[in-house]
Amino acid sequence: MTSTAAVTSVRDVSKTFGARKALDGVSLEVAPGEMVALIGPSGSGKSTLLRSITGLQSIDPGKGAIDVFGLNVQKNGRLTGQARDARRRIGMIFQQFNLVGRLSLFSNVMLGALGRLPGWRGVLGLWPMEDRRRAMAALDRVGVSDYAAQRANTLSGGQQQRGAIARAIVQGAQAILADEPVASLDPVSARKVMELLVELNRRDGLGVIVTLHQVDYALRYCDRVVALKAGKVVYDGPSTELDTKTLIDIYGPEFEDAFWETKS
Ligand SMILES: Nc1ncnc2c1ncn2[C@@H]1O[C@H](COP(=O)(O)OP(=O)(O)OP(=O)(O)O)[C@@H](O)[C@H]1O
Repeated sequence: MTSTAAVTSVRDVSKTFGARKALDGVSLEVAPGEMVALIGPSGSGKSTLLRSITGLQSIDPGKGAIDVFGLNVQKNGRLTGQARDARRRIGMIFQQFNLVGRLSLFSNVMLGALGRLPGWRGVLGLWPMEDRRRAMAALDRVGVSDYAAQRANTLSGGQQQRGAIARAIVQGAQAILADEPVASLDPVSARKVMELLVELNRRDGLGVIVTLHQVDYALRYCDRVVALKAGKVVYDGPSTELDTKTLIDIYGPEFEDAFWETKS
């Protein structure tokens, strides 16, 4: 069942690496069913923010806090005991797909079910029939069921990324956090991956937060855009209102370089 709590509530979060503030007082609330693009120049803190939300990295001590579906993930610079439960509800998608290369695509997708199984069953590959069916249905849905038996590292980037989305479906994720999911793909595969994320958002009601280098993709696929610059939120609003002046504020006068295909 889809949760009614916010996908994430990020409150006054900072993250410092040495002398550099990767996040500087960031606050962000994402409601269930929203599809949000996270944009900003290289080094602006997009990945750091996603990693903090998923609890892959701790935030600075202090008053900053992060909740995911009502579970407190980070508080006073520490991951809480609820971080693992929160992470189970989130499907993570990465630029480099993060599939296990020597395993078949099917086995990779089954790994999404691991959180629900006793450890030994997963280790032995004794997947329950119901989970096997779900995995095949998920592969079919993302259009790569013909490749189920093929080793992941022999598949194209687009096929691997679709497999990663199928894994999130099998996991039963209530939200997808995708970090540059199309940065390593050709435009045709990239569009297909973005369309799948939109479908999961619209049809299944999953919250989606996706970091994108391509502003045109953010405008085309996401209703809401959040822009980071030097670790601060400099725009948070409808993609339709992201005008040239704001884009110049975010990216500088070379802002058109942030468009991948054509400026729409
Ligand atoms: N583990 C780390 N150790 C030291 N510095 C880091 C670490 N992770 C990130 N940073 C720094 O924090 C800042 C923000 O990095 P981050 O990867 O979040 O940016 P980004 O917006 O995702 O960039 P890109 O679009 O290039 O992926 C950068 O200056 C980066 O060098």
